Amino acid sequence: MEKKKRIVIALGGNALGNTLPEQMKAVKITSRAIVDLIQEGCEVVVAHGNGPQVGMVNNAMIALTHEDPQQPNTPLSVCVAMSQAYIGYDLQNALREELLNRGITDIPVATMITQIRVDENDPAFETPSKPIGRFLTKEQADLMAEKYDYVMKEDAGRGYRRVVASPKPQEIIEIGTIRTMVNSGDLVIACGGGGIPVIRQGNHLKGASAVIDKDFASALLAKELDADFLIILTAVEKAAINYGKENEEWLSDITVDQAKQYIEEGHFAPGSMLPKVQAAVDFASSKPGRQSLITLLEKAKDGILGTTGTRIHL
Ligand SMILES: Nc1ncnc2c1ncn2[C@@H]1O[C@H](COP(=O)(O)OP(=O)(O)O)[C@@H](O)[C@H]1O
Ligand SMILES: NC(=O)OP(=O)(O)O
Repeated sequence: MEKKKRIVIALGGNALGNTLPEQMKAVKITSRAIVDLIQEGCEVVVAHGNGPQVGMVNNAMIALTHEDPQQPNTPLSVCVAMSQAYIGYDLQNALREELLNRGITDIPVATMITQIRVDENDPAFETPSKPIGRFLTKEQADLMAEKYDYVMKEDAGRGYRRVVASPKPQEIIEIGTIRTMVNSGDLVIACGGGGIPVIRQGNHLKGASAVIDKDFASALLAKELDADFLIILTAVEKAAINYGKENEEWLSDITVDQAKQYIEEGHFAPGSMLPKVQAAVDFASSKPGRQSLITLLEKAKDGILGTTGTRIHL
């Protein structure tokens, strides 16, 4: 029997929505796309983002502090943990239901609360760059900056968002358990929200005030699990060069070297498409045979069959 292709999927914002009801609806559509891949004979591991959700949790915790002065501030690492559990809960239930609806009864679904070690000297701590929370107008953003001392930035022409530090993921603390679960055939959701950022202090893991990029965390997870494919599912069918310009060109099949050249030429927006292409390059260049794919959530199956998406390989 042919060995199953192991795929790590990184789910973007459109796979999860921005609010509780949106998320509840979105995870149903997302689960269909994931179970399609399982029915194609793939072994799937799911990672996901948390930008809107971690912003929402953080705001809720700030409101709690205002209401009850006994409550100290909730660290951002704890907000990431809360967002992992909240998204994992919805996703694992939707996946479980979709599997059962299709008569698949032998694939248990579980979310692994995952910590990821970061380097406390990572220069990213000095320059906040990861957008979280809702999109705001310039006036709203100025107000937030003044009231909470947040760093606010314009996000790829879509409005203003708070930005926080986003160090690179160095080590997945729970990788052994994740590997055991995946190897035994479970459908695992791991490294949610890029993983809970922690700094090692001897035997102690201290939460870091940051949000790790889920595309980088997913590339690390894919390498650690010796996956065949990293699929980054987002809101566009393909990555483009000259994006949004008259001479825009959608990319279908490119080598790691071509991708690196396009990165250098500045074709991908920081904070949105750039980390995806960088993560795709990181995974595809890590071992011959490994491939990355960037495509639309709804096109995941077509992408794996080779009919759409941006495929990056050595
Ligand atoms: N060169 C590019 N090609 C395609 N999309 C791009 C490019 N540069 C920026 N983008 C934008 O990046 C978005 C995907 O990033 P983002 O919304 O942050 O992803 P997600 O939330 O799915 O992780 C696309 O929807 C598109 O608007
Ligand atoms: N943590 C993270 O990368 O989240 P988003 O994908 O929502 O930006």
